[in-house]
Amino acid sequence: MKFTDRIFEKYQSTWRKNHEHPFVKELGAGTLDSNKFRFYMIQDYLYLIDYSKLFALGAVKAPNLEVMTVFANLLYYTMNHEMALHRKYASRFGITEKELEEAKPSPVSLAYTHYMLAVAQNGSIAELAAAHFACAWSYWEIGCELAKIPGAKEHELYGDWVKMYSSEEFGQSAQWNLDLLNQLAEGKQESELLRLEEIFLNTTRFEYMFWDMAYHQQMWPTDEKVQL
Ligand SMILES: Cc1ncc(C[n+]2csc(CCO)c2C)c(N)n1
Repeated sequence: MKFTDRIFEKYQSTWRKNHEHPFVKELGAGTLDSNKFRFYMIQDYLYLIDYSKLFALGAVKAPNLEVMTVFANLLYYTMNHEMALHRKYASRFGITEKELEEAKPSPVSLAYTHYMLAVAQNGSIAELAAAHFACAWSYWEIGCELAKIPGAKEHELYGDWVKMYSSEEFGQSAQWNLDLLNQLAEGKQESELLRLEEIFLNTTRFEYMFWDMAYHQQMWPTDEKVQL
């Protein structure tokens, strides 16, 4: 059995919670409050800056030139295409690139990116691939599910998001990550597989928390509420 089949079977109910989150549902229906989306875009931009470092570490830890090239491509793609979508949305909301970069991460963003980067820094290449998998695959599945909703791809505000995450290019990179994780998990001892499972489960939980954080526009509970 492929490692990814094993984890999907075991953690299906946690996995599906992401697809069912009201942020995702309302994004697909086109009814999401634009302030929630604006908050999400800013936090996601910061998330992608740290995420790009995970790809850079992937290139450093790659076992061969082929894997190294893919991580270098993912780094390029994320910084130049995925983040370009965020910059485009930011300009629609009247936020400059400087403001975007200077925004502060929410507690959930900070916890998620720091967790992923700690795994990427301290762990093996298999652990790094496991840390990236939930992110890539859940966005691809959600993008495809939302793209099937009539009018979702044409929505004035959310259409570009749906189109990008359901695109062929995104599918290819998600598939590549799935194949890489399965390849790296092959022949590993049970204790190592359990460690990869744990990373997958934690990042899946963090994906849910990220939607939830955006839906409730949640910053530090100790601070005054500020408009991001
Ligand atoms: C919280 C959060 N989770 C996942 C993604 C999606 N994503 C981030 S990097 C990458 C790989 C290729 O660029 C993908 C699919 C996101 N944007 N924000």
